[in-house]
Amino acid sequence: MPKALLLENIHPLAAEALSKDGFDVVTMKGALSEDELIEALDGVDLLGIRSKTTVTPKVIDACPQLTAIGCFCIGTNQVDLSYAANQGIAVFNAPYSNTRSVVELVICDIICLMRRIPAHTHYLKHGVWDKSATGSHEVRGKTLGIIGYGNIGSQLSVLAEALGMRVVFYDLEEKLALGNAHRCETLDELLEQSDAVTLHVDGRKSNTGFFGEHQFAQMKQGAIFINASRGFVADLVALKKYIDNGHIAGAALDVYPTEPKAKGDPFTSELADEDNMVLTPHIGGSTLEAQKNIGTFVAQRLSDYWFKASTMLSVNLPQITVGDCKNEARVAHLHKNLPGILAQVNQHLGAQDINVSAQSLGTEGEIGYAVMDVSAPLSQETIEALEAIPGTIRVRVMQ
Ligand SMILES: NC(=O)c1ccc[n+]([C@@H]2O[C@H](COP(=O)([O-])OP(=O)(O)OC[C@H]3O[C@@H](n4cnc5c(N)ncnc54)[C@H](O)[C@@H]3O)[C@@H](O)[C@H]2O)c1
Ligand SMILES: O=C(O)CC[C@@H](O)C(=O)O
Repeated sequence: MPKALLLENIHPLAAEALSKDGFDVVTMKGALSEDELIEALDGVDLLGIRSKTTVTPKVIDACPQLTAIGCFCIGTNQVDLSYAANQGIAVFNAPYSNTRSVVELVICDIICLMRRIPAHTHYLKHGVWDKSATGSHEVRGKTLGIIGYGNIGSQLSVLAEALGMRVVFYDLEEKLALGNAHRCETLDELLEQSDAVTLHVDGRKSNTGFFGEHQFAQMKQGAIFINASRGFVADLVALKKYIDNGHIAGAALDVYPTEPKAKGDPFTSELADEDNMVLTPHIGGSTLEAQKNIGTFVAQRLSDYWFKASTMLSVNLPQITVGDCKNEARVAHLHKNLPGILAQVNQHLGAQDINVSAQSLGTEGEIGYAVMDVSAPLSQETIEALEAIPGTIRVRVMQ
């Protein structure tokens, strides 16, 4: 029986679905360290994680049986995607399932900070009644600067405009401006005019320290700052400096440079004492609706890959969408993207008088992936011959 290990309190629907598909499923509430993960992965075929578990080359090298990884979230920066692909491991995520939940949290953050709710709550809890409007604003008519206009940023754009905000955005890529949103050509152009700045870039390594001293200094006097992307993207020492000197009127953080691995683990922040500050524990995607949708979506991707070799929505392998096998067996051949490999695969099959009734090939960068339905089960000898083709990364046969 194939084994699946699900970490980080992944929604139970995922375990239920994989168990129903015939997997022996082990679940754990928290994330694991590199050594703990290596130990836990002994004999495991599928791994499910969220954002706290890091899958390094050392983990991958120690677990040759590992076939696929499901990131039950959007971000996949916690996995060495290229290394995984070159070791024959498919990685999947849920690109859309929690985006709305993040957007609603950020809308909440914007209004909270514009009305100084954290400060008022803090003072009232300590017996200070303050009805003054000082520093409090309607969001209507204010300018929201969205950095990273992807699935989350663009949805936020629509909801913010529905509240009467003016939206500007900055993205590295060409993006369709939704509604009346205006694309800024430079980040400084966005920072100079935004009353609220919100980060929704992805977790690529080059975004480490992306928003620091210069960017905070470029923000409008009295503007607010929100980061719901990845903690390592923003410099919190610089943020504290510009809150304490009055340049920034408040901030909301949902992500942090280092985060606890499990519920109840200790957490401290240099910003905890700031009065107009919203601190949330990486809950942008933590709604029952989002977690349910993620659980079923990613579990299905893992099952489809295991049983059908489908790489639909894989984040690190060429995407080949296939249905049920319509012949005796299905062969999935993952290889270096070199000329002549597919011909050699077909030659070996032909030499065994095995007919190929359907074949799909996809390539992406240095990786090639072929899926074919064949007229007879493959002998161990034939499988070994396919594995011996120079450039082969992994051969899987479903028969
Ligand atoms: N706080 C949470 O709980 C939570 C939940 C979901 C996602 N996230 C994080 O939010 C990120 C964004 O999610 P998404 O679904 O919108 O991803 P996405 O890939 O759809 O969008 C990211 C956008 O950022 C742009 N970008 C990347 N680096 C940039 C840079 N330096 N300058 C300008 N633009 C840049 C990309 O071109 C892309 O358009 C995820 O990668 C994840 O790390 C956090
Ligand atoms: O659920 C998580 O741990 C990560 C949530 C979020 O950062 C994501 O990448 O979707």
